[in-house]
Amino acid sequence: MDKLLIRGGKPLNGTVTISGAKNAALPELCAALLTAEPVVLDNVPRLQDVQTMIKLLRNMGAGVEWQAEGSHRLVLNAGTVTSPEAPYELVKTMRASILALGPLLARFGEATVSLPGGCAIGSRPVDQHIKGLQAMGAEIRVEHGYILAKVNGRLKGARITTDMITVTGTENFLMAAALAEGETVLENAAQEPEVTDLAELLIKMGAKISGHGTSRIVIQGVDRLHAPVQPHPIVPDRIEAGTFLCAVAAAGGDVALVGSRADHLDAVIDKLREAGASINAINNQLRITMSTRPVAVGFRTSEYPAFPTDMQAQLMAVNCVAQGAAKISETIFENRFMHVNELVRLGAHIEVDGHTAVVTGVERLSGATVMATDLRASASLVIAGLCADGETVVDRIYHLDRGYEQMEAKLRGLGADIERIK
Ligand SMILES: CC(=O)N[C@H]1[C@@H](OP(=O)(O)OP(=O)(O)OC[C@H]2O[C@@H](n3ccc(=O)[nH]c3=O)[C@H](O)[C@@H]2O)O[C@H](CO)[C@@H](O)[C@@H]1O
Ligand SMILES: C=C(OP(=O)(O)O)C(=O)O
Repeated sequence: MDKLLIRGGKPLNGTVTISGAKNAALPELCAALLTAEPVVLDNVPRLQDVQTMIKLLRNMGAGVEWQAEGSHRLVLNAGTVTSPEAPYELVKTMRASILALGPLLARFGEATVSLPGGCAIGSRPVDQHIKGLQAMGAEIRVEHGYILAKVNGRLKGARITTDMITVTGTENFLMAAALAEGETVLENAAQEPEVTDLAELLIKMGAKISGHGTSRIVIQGVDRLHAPVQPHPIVPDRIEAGTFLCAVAAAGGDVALVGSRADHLDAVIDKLREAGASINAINNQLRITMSTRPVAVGFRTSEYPAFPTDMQAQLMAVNCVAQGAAKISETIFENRFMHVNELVRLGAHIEVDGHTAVVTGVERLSGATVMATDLRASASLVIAGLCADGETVVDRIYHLDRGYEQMEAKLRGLGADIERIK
């Protein structure tokens, strides 16, 4: 099993290129299921979850090929799909497989998708996905761990108000409604940039969507969708960009992030400025300089445009080495403090009470062997390792590889002493 070995204490300097967003790539690969024409996506991040989604689509009979070795252009052909199924073996490693449900139902009238099951950050049910698709006329049973869905004829437009804001739920409804009969109105819709990027891809494929980027999205269903005329570029990964910003805030240095969208990172940038970082945005580039020890900053996770839960662990790592103490509240997932015990092993002072953690910064962390428990927890341990004394070994980095493209190579390019070991 791969591990990362980090010798901490070096500031980060230079330029890093931000990849396309994992959380936009995954629904957009599924959107290719909505047409028999070949869909071309650009800026696709080459990371493990994307490879898993490719496997899942190929398993259904779709053709999916990178344009060339090492390329970020992916060509997807769902004209050859024969089996609208997502088996447990593939779904268990990636919850986002649930995103196949909406498009399969809409185009083929049936779908069999394994229930994703629980994961380290919480139970993560999919009841809202099921309820919304039932409102569109789907008959859905859950049996033997599988969602068995079918519809007589086409899905019908509906008004869907989810109990809570759900990102992949909104994405499933968008894709299903694009090919449904009549109008669908999504109230309480997610406003995340990845949802908006998916809506933009669907519009390029002939979908009629308005209101994306707000909490009320209206979709007029069409009979068929086609390939976008030009390859669709996937929006930059705001969480990867935020992770690099936090790494610099914790370790110090001066780094330019190329291919990032400052307007998608307002809440994170505000907090890092409060912590003492200087951050400027010019065109598609963000530059961060950090020349002092950070100041501890309190924050509360919430839906976009508020502070993202997917950045909670990384900003907690910054607080671990900050001056002062700060309170962190996690409101999205019930169990997203799995990194705390590992950060404590590196010398951090953190106390957790339910959904709240209080971090009191220490001057230095001290390197140790720690274990990654989930994707962003892994990123927080890497950040902590970068500013810890001595050697830190981060074990189980398959979690990190799920969602970051070449993280250690990118950090090495900025002067970090980090290597992958077996
Ligand atoms: C692939 C992808 O895009 N993943 C992101 C997506 O996950 P994901 O789409 O799974 O997260 P949701 O927005 O659906 O979850 C929000 C909350 O609603 C609950 N819920 C959701 C659906 C449902 O049917 N029932 C239910 O109870 C969840 O357990 C959670 O507590 O949004 C999360 C919140 O920004 C991010 O952390 C993930 O990185
Ligand atoms: C929780 C995350 O992803 P997923 O929903 O794919 O598990 C994440 O990207 O931080």
